Amino acid sequence: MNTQTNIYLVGLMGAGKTTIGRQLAKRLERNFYDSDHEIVARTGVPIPTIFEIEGEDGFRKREQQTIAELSTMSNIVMATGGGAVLSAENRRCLRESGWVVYLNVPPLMLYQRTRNDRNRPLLQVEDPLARLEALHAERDPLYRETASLVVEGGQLVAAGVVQHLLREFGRLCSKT
Ligand SMILES: Nc1ncnc2c1ncn2[C@@H]1O[C@H](COP(=O)(O)OP(=O)(O)O)[C@@H](O)[C@H]1O
Ligand SMILES: O=C(O)C1=C[C@@H](OP(=O)(O)O)[C@@H](O)[C@H](O)C1
Ligand SMILES: [Mg+2]
Repeated sequence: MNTQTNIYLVGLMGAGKTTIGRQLAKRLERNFYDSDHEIVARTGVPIPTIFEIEGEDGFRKREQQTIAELSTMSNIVMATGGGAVLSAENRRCLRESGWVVYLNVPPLMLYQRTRNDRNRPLLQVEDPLARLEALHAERDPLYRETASLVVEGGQLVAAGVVQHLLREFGRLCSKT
């Protein structure tokens, strides 16, 4: 592992990928990217609008294109969207071009963090907690398959997770 290796964050909606990724990039003095923010910047419309007009499939195509492009850079921190790992191509791309961290947070906590947010179309359902539980069951194996490190992120404040990641990354870089 070299000190320029990209760092990618994966995990469900509300796991803290965007929050922690931004803080981690700042501490490492790296550029921060969020695949969702990039898609919004490129299309000029919010994510729920992309889902309305193009459906989830349309969004996934844009997500794959964006992740493929961003991953060609080096020395970046990137927060992915929670569904990025659904694509085998994304899983391969992330694994092969960087250090992938899975932030694993229990569905109940994800629900508490996201319940007032209208910007996640997949959670605009009658029972968002049940949806998060189903998504966790479906995606947890994919996150684990993709990641080199799993962080149980439920108990720690964001700054605590950042500290942990800085230590782990430093340890890996000093090994090689
Ligand atoms: N470790 C944490 N502890 C408590 N709240 C957090 C933590 N990480 C993120 N949050 C909060 O949870 C919400 C969702 O975080 P966000 O970074 O947008 O998640 P993601 O990008 O994984 O969907 C935000 O309100 C954020 O402040
Ligand atoms: O889990 C998902 O399928 C999604 C997660 C969202 O990103 P966050 O994980 O940052 O909320 C965003 O990409 C989109 O709403 C779909
Ligand atoms: Mg996010």
